[in-house]
Formats: sequence, C-alpha cells, structure tokens
Amino acid sequence: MSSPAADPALSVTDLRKSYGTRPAVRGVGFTAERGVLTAVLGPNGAGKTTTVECCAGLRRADAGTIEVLGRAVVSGARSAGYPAELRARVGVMLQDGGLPQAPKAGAVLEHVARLHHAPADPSQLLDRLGLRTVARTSVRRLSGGQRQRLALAAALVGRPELVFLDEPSAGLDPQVRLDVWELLRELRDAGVSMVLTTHLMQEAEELADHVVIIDDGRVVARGSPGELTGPEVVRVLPRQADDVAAVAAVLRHGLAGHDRFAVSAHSTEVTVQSAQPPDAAIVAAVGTALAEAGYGDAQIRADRRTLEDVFLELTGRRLGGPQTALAPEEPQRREPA
Ligand SMILES: Nc1ncnc2c1ncn2[C@@H]1O[C@H](COP(=O)(O)OP(=O)(O)OP(=O)(O)O)[C@@H](O)[C@H]1O
Repeated sequence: MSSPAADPALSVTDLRKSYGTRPAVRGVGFTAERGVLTAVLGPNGAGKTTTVECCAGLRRADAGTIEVLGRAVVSGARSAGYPAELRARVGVMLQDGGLPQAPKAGAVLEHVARLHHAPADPSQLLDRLGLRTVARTSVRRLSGGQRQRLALAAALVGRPELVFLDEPSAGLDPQVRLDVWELLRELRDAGVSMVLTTHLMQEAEELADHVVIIDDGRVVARGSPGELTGPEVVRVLPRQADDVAAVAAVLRHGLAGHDRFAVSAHSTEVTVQSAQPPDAAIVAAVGTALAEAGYGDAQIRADRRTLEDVFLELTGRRLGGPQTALAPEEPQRREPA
C-alpha cells in the first residue's frame, strides 16, 4: 500500500452527475498533485462547479470515484462523506460564498477560525485581503468582491492542506485580482494543494502548475500550461534568405549552453524551439548571438500559443465568448475517450 503522503491531493475517476435527465458531468477524471495549483478551466456551464462540489463533498455524484488526501469520499454512487478529520484539512470556497448574511465580516471569520484546531490569525487574513475596513460591516452589506474575498478568507483560515476554490477571482477588480493571485502563489509555495475552477484563461496561465480543460462535462485536455500550449518557437528571419544556413549555425553555436533549444533551418527562416516560454532572456540570447556574428539586422519573433488557442483548437469555440463559426481543427492531446 502506498503511504498517505504519496497519494495525490485529489484523484477523480469517471465522475458523472446529471440534473434530472440533463448530464452536467459526463465521466470526468483527473489528478491534482500535492503542493501544486491545479486549474479546472472551461467555459460557463462546462461542469466545473458541479465537479468541485462533488469533490468537496457538497453534492452527491451519480457515479465515479473521488479520493481526497488519500481517502475515498465517493465510490460509485455511494458517498462516503467527509469524516470530520478530513473536513478539517480541506478548505472550500464556493461561488455563492455560502456565508451567513447577518453577522459582521470579522465575526464570521473569527467564528470559522474557532472551528479549527490551529487556525491562521483572522485579523491578518482580513488585512491581507483588504477587508480590514469592512470587518464591522455585516456580510449582506459587503460588495460582491468583498464577499468573495471573505469567502476566500473563510476557506483559508483553518490552514487547510487542500483548498477548493470555485472561480475565486470572479467579480474582483483587476488590482484585487492580482492581490488574490499573489496570495494563492504564496500558499502554493508554502505547500498547500489547490484546485481552482476558472473560465479565465489568463488566471490558469498565471497561476496553474497543472490545467484540466473541461468542456460540456468532459475533460478535453490536461497538462502543465507549457505542455498544453506546446513548444515555444522563436522565429529568426535573416535579411537575406541565403543566410539561413549561416544564421542557423551561429545560433547552434551561440545557444550551445542552453540544452533545451532545438535550432532548425527552413527555407526563409530559422526556428528555435524551446521547452519553456521564450522569455526576454531567451530572445535576448538569440539577439546577442546574431549581433555578435554580424546578423543583427535579422528579424526575431517569439510565437506564443495561449490556452485560449488550445481550447479553440480542441472545441472550435472560444473560452469566454459566444460560439464562433470556426470549425474545430484536428484535436491535439485529446484525452482518450
Ligand atoms: N442545481 C442545478 N440544477 C440543474 N442544472 C444545473 C444545476 N447546477 C448546474 N446545472 C447545469 O449543469 C451544467 C453544468 O453547470 P456547472 O455550474 O457545473 O458548470 P460551470 O462550468 O461551473 O459553469 P459556470 O462557470 O457558469 O458556473 C450547466 O448546464 C448548468 O446549467
């Protein structure tokens, strides 16, 4: 038997859930490893909330298995429920917050903190999430964004090992969203496992170590953002097409110290493929190598696919927008049926 520490934070197999006759989740399976942030990314209505609510023990699945921190909580249609010991190790932030409306924000957080054995300091969390000034305001009088942050604070105050976050930055203004992202990064760096749903491609790209893309109740792709968006390409167009071979040689030599690059010569351009994004340093290394060899006038372009591009290729639709007329391209990295 594997040791509990070796188990993933969350393991979901063939999860199914219908509302009446309408299937919302049609066989979702994925794993969220410990100490990383896993984003479940998909458009509205894809089944993200239903999936997370089943995983968090808040909704009964029709079929499938769910293991949380090494313990089976759903097996087939049978829910084992969350034992109190496990509940204390898991934080949950739902879209509607699930907060009582009458009490004051600070009191709600203190109350939740008291339910835990070794909670974080509620007042520090209020400060961190910019809620200090509304600590004495009743929940019902908070703005949507403040309520959202209070729900996040309530999910975190028990110092959970695993946190489920359903659209945590929905409705937040851009600066507050950045603050929330920073906090989530810090938690991840401190070893907290997180499973976050989002329909914001940028949120997944910024935060996620692992992305599970779901559409119409099914997983259509999963992997790290880098795996999903594929190898990055820096394109170099020499001024003279005749220089392609020479420029390729210069780059092979100049980038020899960087073993993750593959330099290829084509008819009019040289491409440098990298397993990692062509950040400024990589583009700069290409530029320096070219300038030193007298090819400083070559054009350099970094091509970056986004998760939005990946979603469009897989489904023929955009993540955020209305259905487009684009036909799906040949699917890439599609999950086995
Ligand atoms: N309580 C419910 N009763 C009936 N249908 C529901 C219920 N909750 C969700 N659905 C339907 O199930 C499907 C999946 O919804 P779900 O909320 O899980 O998706 P989602 O990806 O989280 O979407 P959103 O980002 O809009 O919340 C949708 O068609 C939705 O209308």
